[in-house]
Amino acid sequence: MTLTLATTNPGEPEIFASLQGEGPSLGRPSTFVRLSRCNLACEWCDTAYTWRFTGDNRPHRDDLAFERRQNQVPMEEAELAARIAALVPDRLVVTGGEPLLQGAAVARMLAALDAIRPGMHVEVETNSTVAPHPALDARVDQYNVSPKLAHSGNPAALALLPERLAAWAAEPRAFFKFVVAEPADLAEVMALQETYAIPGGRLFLMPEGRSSDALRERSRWLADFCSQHGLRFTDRLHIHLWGDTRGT
Ligand SMILES: C[S@@+](CC[C@H](N)C(=O)[O-])C[C@H]1O[C@@H](n2cnc3c(N)ncnc32)[C@H](O)[C@@H]1O
Ligand SMILES: Nc1nc2[nH]cc(C(=O)O)c2c(=O)[nH]1
Ligand code: SF4
Ligand SMILES: [Mg+2]
Repeated sequence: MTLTLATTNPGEPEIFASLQGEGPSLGRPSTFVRLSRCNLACEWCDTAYTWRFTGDNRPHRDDLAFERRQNQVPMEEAELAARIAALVPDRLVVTGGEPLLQGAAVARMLAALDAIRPGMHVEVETNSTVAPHPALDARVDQYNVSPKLAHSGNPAALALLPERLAAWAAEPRAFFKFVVAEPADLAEVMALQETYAIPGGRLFLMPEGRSSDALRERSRWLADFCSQHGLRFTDRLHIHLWGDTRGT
């Protein structure tokens, strides 16, 4: 059985050791696996190459099949487990795209991983809209859940699913991580926190930005808001260190 991974370069699966750059585990050495495809389409998505397979207008190369081949790599679950086990970090971050779209296959991969390297800490980055497959849920230590506000450009009917948000709010392993671009976005976050009774200790605000300058600019007012409202702030360490680069 196979998983579909994103690519750093055509044909090269996006599996890499780095530091967790966001959220409660910021700074921890972690192995990242980036899966392909997403069910949302955020305007500012920094990994749109995982789901937007058009937009390359080079002559003779603008067909969808070509773009899919360039941007996706199938990989056997056992092979992916072996590659993760061979890297140093004892933590795994499964991301995408939307990794919960391939939940059953990720669960089988984690079972294979446990057989060769037991006890790795497993984090999943998710957009909140997909319920975790039960076999995957049984193996996950932490969910980093990033529901999408209006400024993402996704219709609320697709991005903010009440049943899912209530389930994540009740899940002690789930940390919310809202991307904020403008001060006006904060009212939306506060309304969601109140509606779903999200504990402040499990709610992070993160500036939108794909450059250090953009992050720094937004951090100035966002950090103040966090300290005034008892919410947690997270930067995007990897952007400061390596910029908006695949495989970091
Ligand atoms: C690329 S997403 C993959 C996981 C999942 N699809 C999600 O949205 O949570 C990983 C994280 O990056 C965040 N992200 C993506 N583009 C961003 C940007 N331009 N600025 C800040 N955060 C961004 C997402 O909100 C999410 O927390
Ligand atoms: N270093 C680093 N930390 C991250 N935390 C979440 C990421 C993601 O894209 O899901 C990410 C990423 O892409 N790189
Ligand atoms: S949900 Fe995540 S992967 Fe999907 S478009 Fe939004 S930020 Fe990108
Ligand atoms: Mg990222």
